Amino acid sequence: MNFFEYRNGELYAEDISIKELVQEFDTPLYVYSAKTLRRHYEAFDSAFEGTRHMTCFSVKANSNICVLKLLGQMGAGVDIVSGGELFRALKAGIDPQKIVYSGVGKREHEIREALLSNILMFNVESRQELERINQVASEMEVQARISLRINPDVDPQTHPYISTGLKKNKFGLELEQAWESYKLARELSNIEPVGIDCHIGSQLTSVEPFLEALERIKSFYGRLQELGLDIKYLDLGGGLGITYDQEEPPHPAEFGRAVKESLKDTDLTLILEPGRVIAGNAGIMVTRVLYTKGTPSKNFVIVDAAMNDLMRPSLYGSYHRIEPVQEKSGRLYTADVVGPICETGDFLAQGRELPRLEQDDLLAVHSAGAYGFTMASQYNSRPRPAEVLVDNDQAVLARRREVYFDLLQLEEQCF
Ligand SMILES: Cc1ncc(COP(=O)(O)O)c(C=O)c1O
Ligand SMILES: N[C@@H](CCCC[NH3+])C(=O)O
Repeated sequence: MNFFEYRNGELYAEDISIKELVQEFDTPLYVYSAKTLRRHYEAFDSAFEGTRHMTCFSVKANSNICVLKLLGQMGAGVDIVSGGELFRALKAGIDPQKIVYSGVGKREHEIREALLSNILMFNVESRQELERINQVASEMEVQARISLRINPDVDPQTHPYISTGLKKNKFGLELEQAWESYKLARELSNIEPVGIDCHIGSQLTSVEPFLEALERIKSFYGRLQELGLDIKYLDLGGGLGITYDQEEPPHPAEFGRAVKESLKDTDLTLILEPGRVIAGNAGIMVTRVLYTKGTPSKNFVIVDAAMNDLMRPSLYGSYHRIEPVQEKSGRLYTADVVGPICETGDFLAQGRELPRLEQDDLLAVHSAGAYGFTMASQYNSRPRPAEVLVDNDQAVLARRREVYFDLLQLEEQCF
């Protein structure tokens, strides 16, 4: 459920018409709904009521500082994967004791920054990383709290690029290696093993893979008791899917019930790292039709947003619902919606049934609130779009549109 809806044939974000937003902020434009973000956060977090837990929003899904502040004010922690995300989270006022740090390639300075900020814990993904964290922590004369990320070898049944818990993936530690690493962690002077972690993939549309992973984690946790470690946290990662097209992922309440049931005999504090399920359907990208052209084999709708603005269709072949901002009736026809970038892979939709579109029509590309702007680039020297956050009848510019000057800002005049 989100707050993008038609009123008298015109698309609104909460109480503001998209047309009005475009008049003020132009296109391409990311529009987020604050009410939807709050609702999604609340729905997710309340699904775990009755059990000790922490909902740590995954910053990579949407790292706009206004979004992070909004969620932080609701009590959210965050899952980060870089020093840059740590910087954003702290600037947004997130309590460091609600920050968990995942990712296979943490650099030394990033580890130091996280230790300086006294984050809750690192989710460690290799033995060498564990040793590196110990070394940095001992130089700083502090203790580093850690979880080891287990790779449980469970198929999340999602796109291969976003499966992370299969043994062929680069993420986490296989069970026997994890066992050895926990033994090492116990010996390392500046490491305090406090948790166990896994994240098996993204856009999961059923609870079964999560439950399968939990079973493996639980039995491993049982074994860990032998080592006498004081494990307090179980981090289940993120991954709950959303509806882009016809998918019917479980409601967070159903997901929460199943997870709570699976963990009812343990005394662990649960950590969750949702990204997409909170932000995905809380945002749209608005684009304008530049030209339409029919060729003998295909129809093209050429719009002013491209793969640099929303990369998911090009990268994963992902489906994003596309609708005219002003409702249109009449016969549908089939077209590819493409951007101005010089790549055949630059499309927002292929073979899509659409009403007849004309130059200057505005289109809403739905489900763009997660992994939309965060994956945007300046490819083809295209300044990145603006981001706007709507709350009832108020709109704030959450990130200004880039201008040409921004393209050259970091480059030197070499000659
Ligand atoms: C470690 C980790 N946690 C959380 C997430 C968030 O995933 P999602 O947006 O699917 O909830 C990701 C991304 O897949 C991740 O890699
Ligand atoms: N970027 C991906 C999700 C990857 C999640 C990161 N582990 C997407 O757009 O769906």
